[in-house]
Amino acid sequence: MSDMRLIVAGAGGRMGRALTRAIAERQGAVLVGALATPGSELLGQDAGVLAGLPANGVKVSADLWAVSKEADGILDFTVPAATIANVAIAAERGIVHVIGTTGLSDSDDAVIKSVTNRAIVVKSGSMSLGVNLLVAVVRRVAKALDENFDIEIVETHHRRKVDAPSGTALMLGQAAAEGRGVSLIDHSVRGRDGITGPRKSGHIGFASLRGGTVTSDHQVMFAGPFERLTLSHQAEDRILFAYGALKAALWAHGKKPGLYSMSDVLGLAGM
Ligand SMILES: NC(=O)C1=CN([C@@H]2O[C@H](COP(=O)(O)OP(=O)(O)OC[C@H]3O[C@@H](n4cnc5c(N)ncnc54)[C@H](OP(=O)(O)O)[C@@H]3O)[C@@H](O)[C@H]2O)C=CC1
Ligand SMILES: O=C(O)C1=N[C@H](C(=O)O)C[C@H](O)C1
Repeated sequence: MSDMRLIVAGAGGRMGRALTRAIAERQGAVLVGALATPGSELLGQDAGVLAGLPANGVKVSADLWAVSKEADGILDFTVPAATIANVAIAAERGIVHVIGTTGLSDSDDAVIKSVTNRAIVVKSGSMSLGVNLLVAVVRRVAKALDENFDIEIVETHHRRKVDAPSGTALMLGQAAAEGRGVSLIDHSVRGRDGITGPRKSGHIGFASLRGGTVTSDHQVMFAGPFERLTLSHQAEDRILFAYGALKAALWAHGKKPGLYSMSDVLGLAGM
């Protein structure tokens, strides 16, 4: 099979640059396009140089329609507005769309879902193997423990992260709610402040910390009578998310249209 031809959206971003480096290292994948915001000062620059590599001849563009003519997939770690604009074009072109962008609203998710009868989308709040395993473990532990165990999710990220709770924290919360057999929307508490009253039994709490250069830390605490179980994951370098996204793209290449998750890619679905 010939190399999978990939576009990196948000090529000047932290993840965009990591994705360009991951593609350069990987046999079976080649970078054919790099995108930045319309009007960005990065337009026309070499995507390899932008990622700290030798020049690769791929010039940063703002025109996905043009760039995707000769592509098989797009790796999209940007912002919700950009991802939603990319969804329709990727679907129209019939290329794989790997979505790592977090902070998507319910209506954004509905737009993504609406194209998956003709688009191949892999979407996940975390492309990490460890996180996706943690999600499966949290679901099982939440199922095993009753409401005497309070579930609290704490996430820590670098100072530049713009959304909270993190996509990963929401995946962990969703898994805990599924384990408990409840709806997360009706059972979550975010950011306590002031006279909050005692903790409601059965609620799942979220707390978000931001500072420095922390890549990504998540903890899920099950606090029960006289004992606590804490499950945690620490990401040491964002290149791991780039490797995961690339794995997802290669896995999805040639798959039927649909909405896939990272647990599908990793063979963890149903765990
Ligand atoms: N699922 C996962 O495993 C992971 C997900 N993420 C998520 O990926 C996203 C990006 O993270 P990160 O790289 O740290 O963020 P950055 O802010 O470093 O990068 C975001 C990129 O998006 C680009 N962008 C913004 N607006 C537009 C637009 N309208 N059109 C095109 N491009 C646009 C920016 O370009 P410009 O500078 O030109 O505006 C920038 O290059 C976040 O949502 C983050 O949570 C991050 C790591 C792992
Ligand atoms: O913004 C980040 O950096 C990250 N975002 C994702 C999230 O919101 O969970 C994945 C990882 O935590 C890094």
